Amino acid sequence: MTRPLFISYEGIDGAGKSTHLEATEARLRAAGAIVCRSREPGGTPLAETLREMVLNQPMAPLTEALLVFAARHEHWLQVIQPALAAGQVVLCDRFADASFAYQGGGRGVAWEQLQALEQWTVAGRAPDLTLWFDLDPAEAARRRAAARSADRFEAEDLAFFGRVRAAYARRFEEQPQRFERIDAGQSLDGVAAQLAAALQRRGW
Ligand SMILES: Nc1ncnc2c1ncn2[C@@H]1O[C@H](COP(=O)(O)OP(=O)(O)OP(=O)(O)O)[C@@H](O)[C@H]1O
Ligand SMILES: Cc1cn([C@H]2C[C@H](O)[C@@H](COP(=O)(O)O)O2)c(=O)[nH]c1=O
Repeated sequence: MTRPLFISYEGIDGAGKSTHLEATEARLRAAGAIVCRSREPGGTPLAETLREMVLNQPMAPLTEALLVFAARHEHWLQVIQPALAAGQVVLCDRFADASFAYQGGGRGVAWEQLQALEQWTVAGRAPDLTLWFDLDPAEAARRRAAARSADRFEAEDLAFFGRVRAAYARRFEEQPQRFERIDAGQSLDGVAAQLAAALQRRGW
């Protein structure tokens, strides 16, 4: 596999993205791809510094939106664009859909403002494929509680994650051709099978 490809992983915290990203990476490497794996916010030294601020410091919703898009602009210029130009497969744990879901749905920043930031920072470029791990917020909270202590987003209540999930659904409805919805409520094997089928449907 030599053609460039940009895949993002999305969903509420605890849906299982990181767990399954590793399996996709192994599958694509086995097929001969050179894989660039990254995450947002983050992926460059400056963007990782912004991540620490966004995940840990209280701030206004619009400040939060500006910081995640600033981090994305750096990540886009320094990591994603060069990797795609070199023919690599980019696997990214979250991208712009997360800003629509968390800052838009979760915090109430206007959709139009986020669309303007998306145009401004990445020229509106979207992933070729977005794997949306869709999970009931109560089940996601149970999984997180068993796994780790909470950051600023993970400490939010079920209503917040309900709005985040609804905003993911809105993005899914707006751009259905780009998304594969994964039922993340299934067992690990069940989710892995859905993922493999989704990639196969796309010829990967
Ligand atoms: N299908 C599943 N069934 C049960 N537990 C799962 C499943 N998938 C993942 N988990 C567990 O749920 C926890 C959260 O998974 P993971 O860290 O992959 O989620 P995530 O979506 O990457 O979360 P975040 O976005 O907050 O980093 C982990 O302990 C993981 O082992
Ligand atoms: C890209 C992006 C992320 N977030 C939030 C979503 C998560 O709670 C954290 C990242 O943590 P993870 O364990 O790496 O998933 O950041 C956000 O609010 N807006 C964004 O654009």
